[in-house]
Parts: sequence; C-alpha cells; structure tokens
Amino acid sequence: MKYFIAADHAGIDFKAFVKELFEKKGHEVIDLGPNTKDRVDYPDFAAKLCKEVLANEGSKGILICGSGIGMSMAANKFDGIRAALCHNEYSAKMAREHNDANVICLGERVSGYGMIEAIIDAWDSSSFEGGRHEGRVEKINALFGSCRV
Ligand SMILES: O=C(CO)[C@H](O)[C@H](O)[C@H](O)COP(=O)(O)O
Repeated sequence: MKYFIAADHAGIDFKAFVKELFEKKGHEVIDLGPNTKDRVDYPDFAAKLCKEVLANEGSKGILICGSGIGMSMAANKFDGIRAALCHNEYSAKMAREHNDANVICLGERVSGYGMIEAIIDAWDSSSFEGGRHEGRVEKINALFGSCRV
C-alpha cells in the first residue's frame, strides 16, 4: 500500500517513528514534510496530503499534529477523504472496518509511543467490511462533498 505522511511542528517527532512502523509492515511511505520543528499551520499540510491521496488512487494518508484534531477537521473538508482521529486501537479498527477511512490522524501530545504502535497495528490489520456500511460511506460522499482538487 502507498501511504503519504505529513505533520505540523507538534507532530514532527512522531512522523519519523510512524513512517518506520508503516515501512516495517511493508508499505511505501512518502514524507510530505515538514522537516524542521519551525512552527507551521496544520491546514497547509493536511491539504498537501489530501491532494496526493486523491490523486493517487488506492493510496492512504497519515496526518499528525498535537491533538490530531486540527488535521482531521481540515482533511475531512476534502470530498473523498475520510479522515479518522484515532487515540486508541478500537477507533483505528472501526475507522477501517466500518468507515473505510483513508486517512488516519494521530495526536503526538495525546498518545505515547506504545499506544501509537498499537493503533497502527489495529489499523493495519483491519479492512473495510462493506455490507451495511457501504451505503453509509457512499452517503458521506453524496451528501457532504466540499473541497475538490
Ligand atoms: O490543531 C491542533 C489542535 O486541535 C493541533 O494539535 C496543533 O498541532 C496545535 O494547535 C499546535 O499548537 P501550538 O501551540 O501552535 O504548538
């Protein structure tokens, strides 16, 4: 699976760690920055990543900020992006199985390294169940499309 990863200054320490975790699972991970701890605005990096995910069919994204909230709010403005803020394994499993999330948002100031690893394990080992969830996910796209690339 091809993944894109981006952060803001409050998620920069986790970015390299999370990238490595995904790579160990056999995924290709493309780092969209930033590369320094200089203060940046999360919407800029959320937009950069969402455009790549939408342009690369079948790819997914990983966004990290302090709480994960700003990134998830910004990412979900994009039609076709289903970004899930995950602070525990259950959320990550549900995000994939029920919501077919294509972007995972993490909070460096919320989750520790051990929890992040557990979240990623849960995300990576889960897949969309379809069935009754299919129509609901389609309704998200049909009813709430907003930003387009
Ligand atoms: O959007 C956020 C909060 O919902 C993110 O956690 C940001 O990373 C955070 O707001 C950055 O805060 P800072 O005080 O400017 O470092």
